[in-house]
Amino acid sequence: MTSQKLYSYYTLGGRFLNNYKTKEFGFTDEWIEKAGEFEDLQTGRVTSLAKGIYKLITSQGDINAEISGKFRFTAAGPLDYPTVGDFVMIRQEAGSAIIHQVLPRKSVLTRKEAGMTQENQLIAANVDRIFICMSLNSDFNLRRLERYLTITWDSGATPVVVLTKADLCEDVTSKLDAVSETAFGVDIFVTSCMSDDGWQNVKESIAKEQTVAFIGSSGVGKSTLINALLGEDLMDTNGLRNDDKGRHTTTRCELFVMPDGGILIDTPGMRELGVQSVDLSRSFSDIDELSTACRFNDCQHESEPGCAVKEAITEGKFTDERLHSYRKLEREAAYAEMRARKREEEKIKRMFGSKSEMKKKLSEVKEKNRR
Ligand SMILES: Nc1nc2c(ncn2[C@@H]2O[C@H](COP(=O)(O)OP(=O)(O)OP(=O)(O)O)[C@@H](O)[C@H]2O)c(=O)[nH]1
Ligand SMILES: [Zn+2]
Repeated sequence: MTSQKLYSYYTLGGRFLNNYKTKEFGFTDEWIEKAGEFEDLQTGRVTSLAKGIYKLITSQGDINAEISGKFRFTAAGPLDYPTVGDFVMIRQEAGSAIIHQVLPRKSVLTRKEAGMTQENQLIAANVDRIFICMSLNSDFNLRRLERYLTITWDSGATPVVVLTKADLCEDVTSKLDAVSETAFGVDIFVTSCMSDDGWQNVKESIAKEQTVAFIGSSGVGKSTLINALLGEDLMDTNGLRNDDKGRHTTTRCELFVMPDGGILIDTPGMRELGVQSVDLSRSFSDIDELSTACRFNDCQHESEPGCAVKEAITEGKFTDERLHSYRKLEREAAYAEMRARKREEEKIKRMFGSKSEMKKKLSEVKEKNRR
């Protein structure tokens, strides 16, 4: 079936496509179909971008491309522009490649830009699975994990949890239990740089045409893991030593094809995602706690009777200003984790009656499969 689809694409004028190489960078049948709509254009995937120059991987190797004037003119906002991981439709014109289309994304990771504008900034697109890295020692924090899970679900990618530095943890089992509670149904890996089996398991879980990325707080061991997955050689050839200035390839490549298949997106922005908001939300824990004393569960702390927050402000325990910034943060979805959790719980309730009921059902299913 696969070859048939590919064949029909070739006859549609996709002569640029070379099955072997393009499959390698995640150009699956699904994308081939989408690309088929643009008969006269060729396909590429964005591996990095800088100053309006997009570095693409194509069946003909790495090329640099720019967006067309028309594209720029019709783009409604920054989210319409190509980003790392995007599949784009291009045409080679007078020695340079021009991007005319971005294929509809399967998933997209964005980040709120720092500063006043609060505009969404594109980080990466078309990531299938996001590995959330958390260390089993000092970085271990279930609240933060929830935040990362929310970011991942919101992006459209599937989360996976990687618990790193197992060698520095004495009670791996109990922490693993706690994580399975929080990340219900999510795959969990335990790794340590002291042994190979952890990252090998991670590697084996990544299918050949799958695109993955790693997020987590600084210092939890993402680079260590990524280096193990990529192998040093690839990092070097894909960009670090490749600084051919004349062809604008100085940008470090951010999308890598792993030695045995699988595509890894590694942008600094991606790794830092959400950490700031997590810390911010922690600083409002007093308001959170107070709101549990409000008469209404969904109190907006505006003019509702029995509002404990307003009362505290009257009593001078904290300022109106503080409530204002709290609201602002809430609007900015830093509290999305709570909402997402509620949503998830409601879904579970609807489907199973309760969380414990769901667990029972799950173990029943597992038991049945074992037999
Ligand atoms: N004991 C132990 N140390 C580890 C492990 N993994 C990484 N480290 C160490 O932890 C430190 C941080 O690791 P990195 O891989 O640089 O962490 P990172 O998440 O990439 O951090 P940033 O680059 O700041 O984002 C380094 O000194 C690593 O050697 C592990 O499994 N066990
Ligand atoms: Zn209130």
